[in-house]
Amino acid sequence: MPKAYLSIQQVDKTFTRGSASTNVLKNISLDVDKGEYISIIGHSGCGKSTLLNIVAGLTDATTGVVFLEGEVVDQPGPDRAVVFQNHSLLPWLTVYENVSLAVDKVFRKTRSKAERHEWTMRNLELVHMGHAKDKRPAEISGGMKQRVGIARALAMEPKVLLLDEPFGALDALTRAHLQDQVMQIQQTLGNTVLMITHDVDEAVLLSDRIVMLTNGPSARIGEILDVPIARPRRRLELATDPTYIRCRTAVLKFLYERNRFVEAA
Ligand SMILES: Nc1ncnc2c1ncn2[C@@H]1O[C@H](COP(=O)(O)OP(=O)(O)OP(=O)(O)O)[C@@H](O)[C@H]1O
Repeated sequence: MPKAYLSIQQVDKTFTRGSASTNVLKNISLDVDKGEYISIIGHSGCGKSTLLNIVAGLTDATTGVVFLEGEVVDQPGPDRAVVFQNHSLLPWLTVYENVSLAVDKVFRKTRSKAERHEWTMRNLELVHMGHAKDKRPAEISGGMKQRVGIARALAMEPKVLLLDEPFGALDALTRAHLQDQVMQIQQTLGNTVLMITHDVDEAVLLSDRIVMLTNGPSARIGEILDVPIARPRRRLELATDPTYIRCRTAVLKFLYERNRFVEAA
């Protein structure tokens, strides 16, 4: 029985199509504590989403196993909520309904209708979207859609929040604003988070540890960097913080010196 809250153990993933097979992930092992914020960074195509999907139970590992609180992960479940880069809201439902659908699914048997309503609203308020509850996804901005996606994920009270480049499609200001919100929420609720990002500053700002993947094929964990910066973190103060600068430089060196991106021919 693994001691860690989330334990990824010797995961390999090979995709096979016809007679061709590609080994994407090689011997990935990672233990995550409850309440930890982990970022996974690596060049495009190295296998970050594949790893997240294995933890989500959306993709099977070829070998190896993932445990969450001692239970083997072998299918998707509400204990692992995923937020994707491209807002995956249902366009025909309102903002409220997009969240309440998930709340009803998870809590129908354990909470009354009034409690579920209150919980849906509480999570919308958490991301400052209560005012837009009756709007449909087409009527709100990209940043607002991401906030609803995050509210929906949080409302399921997952054991682990899986974020696949959640801010990737947003402009820089919206992105900064949403990063601050997620940081604040995570500090209040103590969520365990696994987040994929391409953004070095985002990884350092948000994470307790940064997991750096080597280039594929057969990507492995090249390095794990601790980010020993006290919370709450304020982005303006961090710009001149020596620990922040050291961490940022370490990730940049990994990505641009030791594991340069080579475009496949
Ligand atoms: N279902 C699949 N079938 C076959 N190959 C796949 C499948 N899913 C992913 N791959 C391949 O696995 C490799 C890793 O893909 P993945 O999406 O995990 O990378 P990534 O690091 O998340 O990329 P990006 O940063 O560009 O989103 C790629 O070469 C991709 O083509």
